[in-house]
Amino acid sequence: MTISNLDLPVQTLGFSLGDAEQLAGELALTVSNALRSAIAERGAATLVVSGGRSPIAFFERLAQQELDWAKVTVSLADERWVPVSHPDSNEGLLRRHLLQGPAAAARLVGLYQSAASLEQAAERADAVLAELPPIDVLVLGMGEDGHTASLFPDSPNLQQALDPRGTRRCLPMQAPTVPRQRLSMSLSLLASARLTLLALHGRGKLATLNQALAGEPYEAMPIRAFLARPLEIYWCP
Ligand SMILES: O=C(O)[C@H](O)[C@@H](O)[C@H](O)[C@H](O)COP(=O)(O)O
Repeated sequence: MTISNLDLPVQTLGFSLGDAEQLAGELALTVSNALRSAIAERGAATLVVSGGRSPIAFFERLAQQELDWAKVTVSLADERWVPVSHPDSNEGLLRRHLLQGPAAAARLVGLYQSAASLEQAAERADAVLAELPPIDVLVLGMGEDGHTASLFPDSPNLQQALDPRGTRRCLPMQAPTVPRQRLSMSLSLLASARLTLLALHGRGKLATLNQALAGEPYEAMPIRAFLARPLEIYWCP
């Protein structure tokens, strides 16, 4: 069950799953259990997820879980600065694959804002996120360059976004691939989550994780900022 050949920090749990279907199922169970506990303890739950290509199966499995979805708020760790109707929109992905059936009763707090510039959109998203309730569960992904959310190595604003005491909730970021213009939650907001899970598919990402564990500067591989905190990693080949 544990990920072999990886020297994980003590505060990190690593689970190795057989394939993408199993990973999606396990992740959906862990997330729904945590949301259910939050609802039982505090009357409501907040989930923040990542976009990209790999979370589709997880979203679909999570949508099938028995939950009081009307008490769940869902938001995004990051967004591509494209309208929600664009095929690259993370909010569009969420709407198509998670907020379906009973899960459509969840409240969605999206990051996309139409504005004159990316900077202005990020300021507007920052104001919207001021109303986001405390995050119960955060699900991150990671790119093979060590980015997570849209915290990309070499992006302008990265240092500000990685400041653990920073007060900005959302910042404009630049990705090396299209769509380049991104909005990302900052480390200070993401790291406030009660439970953080990292979902990784493929041997390439395991190699990236190893490299991240072996080095220091957060700016070179922003995922490192999360490896230094309590984290559960779900991996499949
Ligand atoms: O909008 C995005 O692209 C994401 O939120 C991003 O941070 C993603 O999690 C990683 O790039 C991994 O993406 P995959 O899981 O699709 O490889």
